[in-house]
Amino acid sequence: MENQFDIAIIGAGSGGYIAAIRAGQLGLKVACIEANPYADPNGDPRPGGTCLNVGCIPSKALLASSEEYEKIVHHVAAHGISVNGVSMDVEKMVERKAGIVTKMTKGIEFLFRKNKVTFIKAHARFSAKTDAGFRIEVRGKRFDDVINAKNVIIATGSKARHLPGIPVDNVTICDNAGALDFTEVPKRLGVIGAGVIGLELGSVWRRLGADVTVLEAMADFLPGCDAAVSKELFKILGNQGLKFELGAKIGEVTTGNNSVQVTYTDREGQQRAFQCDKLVVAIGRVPNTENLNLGAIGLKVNARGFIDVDAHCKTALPNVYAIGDVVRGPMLAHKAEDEGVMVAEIIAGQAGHVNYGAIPSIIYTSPEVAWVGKTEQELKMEGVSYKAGQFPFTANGRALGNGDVQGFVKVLADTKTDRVLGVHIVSTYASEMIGEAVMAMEFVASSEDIGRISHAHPTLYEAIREAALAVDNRALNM
Ligand SMILES: NC(=O)c1ccc[n+]([C@@H]2O[C@H](COP(=O)([O-])OP(=O)(O)OC[C@H]3O[C@@H](n4cnc5c(N)ncnc54)[C@H](O)[C@@H]3O)[C@@H](O)[C@H]2O)c1
Repeated sequence: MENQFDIAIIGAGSGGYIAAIRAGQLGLKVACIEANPYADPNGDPRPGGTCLNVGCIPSKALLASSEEYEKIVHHVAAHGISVNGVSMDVEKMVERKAGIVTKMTKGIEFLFRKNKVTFIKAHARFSAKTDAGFRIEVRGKRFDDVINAKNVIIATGSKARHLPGIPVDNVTICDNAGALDFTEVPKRLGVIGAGVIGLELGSVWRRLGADVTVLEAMADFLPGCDAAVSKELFKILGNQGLKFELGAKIGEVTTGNNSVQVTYTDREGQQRAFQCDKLVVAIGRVPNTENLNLGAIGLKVNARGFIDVDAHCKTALPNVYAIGDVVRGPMLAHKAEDEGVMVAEIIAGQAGHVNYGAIPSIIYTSPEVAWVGKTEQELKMEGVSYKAGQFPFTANGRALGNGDVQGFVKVLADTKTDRVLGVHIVSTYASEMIGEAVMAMEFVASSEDIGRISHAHPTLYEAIREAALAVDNRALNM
């Protein structure tokens, strides 16, 4: 194997594989090394990281299937359609999801070949810093070698955080990986953590008929979201049948007879217990920075296990970069991708850049929640003077036609300059609509700019314009 590279990228997840492709496009000689435990049928590591293998893509496949099912069972009757004998084949649904994952991971290998990226399916470990760069051992089923690189990008991602004393077997007690592979709908599903994963996976299995209880340590629901959004989503998910215990302190978790018993102290200090057939633990993620032998090149991790970097993902060591879930900022695939492109361009001598103030966030519940920029709470805390405009989908013709008027759009703009500071959407298609708001923020738009842009009619995204107009109390359809 060729073993002299301009860049060695450790990790072929969202950050690493995109960095590899961009660096390949820029004519650099790139090795991308991946030791993913989610192997292909030959037992070889697959590219794509958490997002493609056990995260964004498979969970969205299941969300889509469960949404189709729920529509047929609960919503098409309102359109005059009657359907009898609806049933759900969970194994087929999971098989479909697996097919999508395989297709996409194969697609990355094709893109690697197209961009002349050397893909090394092995575990990477630093062995030394040399005058010419870095020496890295790559060991796997088909590789036992040492490569040299002038630059390194650490893109090793994160893994699910588990609770001490609660062993995850991914059969009865699961993290994000096991919860995507149930072979039947659990009657009673317990979820620890009302964060993004807990709500998305809880929603999938609730729609298919599971009785879902979510235990959350914090007293507030989704405290990082704009308060109006958290309040609205809490109400909607509750009406859908998800049960929440906020402020719960988890006690003992015991398994037996294909069920799990969870004891906890509720927010009033009362001891409580409940039984479920499966338990999903979704309490956040920790960076994968162990087993890299970072000491061999003199790189340290911080107290929380993350690698400290500057705004351009440069570590304390020259020519060593870190991107994605191993560094500060939200653990989001698109943030990792943007950082991958930035770093590849910087190494190629260009001016790579990420605008951290305009990274969208999405929760794929039904309806979805999407936002970009600041929340009202943040603006208040920062002492920024702002105006807010809000528009409900009950007043949007397309939403009425769709028979789905849940949610609203809220635009926050600076009182003096009218610059858009944040946009928050609760709607079935919020994930797609947020693109307009990200574009507006990236180009430093004012709420008046959005109000003056022609918006096709009838569309859901007209609600963004109406909310922007509402900033100055001049929404047209309200
Ligand atoms: N749609 C998306 O963009 C998407 C989807 C899935 C995951 N992710 C990312 O993956 C990461 C992990 O997701 P997640 O849902 O595991 O984390 P999260 O940080 O979104 O939520 C974890 C939740 O668990 C709670 N919690 C922590 N310890 C607890 C305990 N002992 N008992 C009860 N509750 C406890 C926290 O208060 C929090 O509400 C996040 O950073 C998320 O952004 C993103």
